Order: sequence, then C-alpha cells, then structure tokens
Amino acid sequence: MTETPTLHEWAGGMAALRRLTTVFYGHVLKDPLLEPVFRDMDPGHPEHVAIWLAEVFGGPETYSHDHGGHRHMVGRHLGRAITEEQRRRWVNLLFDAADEAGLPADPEFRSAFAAYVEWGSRLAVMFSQPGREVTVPEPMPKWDWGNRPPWRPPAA
Ligand code: HEM
Repeated sequence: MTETPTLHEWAGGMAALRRLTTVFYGHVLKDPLLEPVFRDMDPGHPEHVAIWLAEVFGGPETYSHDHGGHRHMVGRHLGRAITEEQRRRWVNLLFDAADEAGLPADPEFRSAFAAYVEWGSRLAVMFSQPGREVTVPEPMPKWDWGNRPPWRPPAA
C-alpha cells in the first residue's frame, strides 16, 4: 500500500462497516432513549447506513447511485426533533460499536471517524428540528484523514 488508503479501505471496507452498523443498531434497539426513535425503522436501515458511511469515507458511490444521495439521507431526519441527549447517546453507542466490531483503533483513524460522526450527527439534529426543509442541493460529504494521515513506519 504505497498511496494513502481511503478511510473506507483502512476501516476494512464494507464488511467492517456492516459489522459496525449491525452491532450498533442491536444496541440502539435496547437503549431506552433511542429505542422509541428507531423502533419502526426500515429493516434495511443498518445496511443503508453502512453503504452511506462507505461512500462518505471514500468507498463506492452506491448511496448516491442507488439510495437517493445526501438529499434523501437528510430527508429521513426531517421532523424527528432529535434531542442533544439522543444525539450524544447515538454517538456514544456508535463509538462502543466501533470497538466491538473491531474497527481500527489507531489514533489517526479514530480521530477522523469521530470528526465525521460529530459533524454528521449535529447536522442530523439540525435538520430534524421542526420547520426545517431541504431547500438547497446537499452535496455528498466526503471525509478523509484531515491533517493526520495514517501512521506507517518510515521507509528504511
Ligand atoms: C453521522 C450521523 C448520522 C448518519 C451518518 C446517519 C445516517 C442515516 C442515513 C443514511 C439514513 C437513511 C437510511 C436510508 O437510506 O434508508 C438515516 C435515517 C435515519 N436516521 Fe440517521 N444518521 C445520523 C445521525 C442520526 C441521529 C443522531 C439520529 C437519532 C438519534 C438518527 C436517526 C435516524 C432515523 C430515525 C432514521 C430513519 C430510519 C428508518 O426509518 O429507516 N440519525 N440516517
């Protein structure tokens, strides 16, 4: 691996992201604060979120092609009035799930992952508030390593 890998590759690809969302939504459905929000979710939801994350992290652009892109994703949060307490629980459970699903635990990957999750979850809360609509085209977010590329031993 000579070029800098994408976050998607570093994470372990779709298999790893599927493990992540499967573990995560298992916990969400047992959580008293989040279960009411997700009890009627589409059975395909964990898979859709894995496909979403793959694209954001530089993997295949399947969410844009087959699932309606960012506009659709934002639309699924409209009117849900997500609270800060629910957002924070969602984030905490996702980070727990990342450990359980065996995502890479190196500081560089986890800080990039956390940055996206923090940004995305705050956006989900904003769009979920009463009266919010999707008025402008929402480009698909793409996340990378920021100013900390993955650490690899220097070439000898
Ligand atoms: C980085 C943060 C987040 C990401 C990446 C994300 C991703 C997504 C995606 C991709 C969808 C649409 C799935 C589809 O195509 O069917 C969706 C729907 C949804 N999201 Fe989020 N979300 C985030 C934060 C949150 C938070 C914080 C909450 C609530 C605490 C939430 C609640 C929901 C609900 C209830 C749905 C609809 C589920 C269904 O009925 O299928 N999301 N989310």
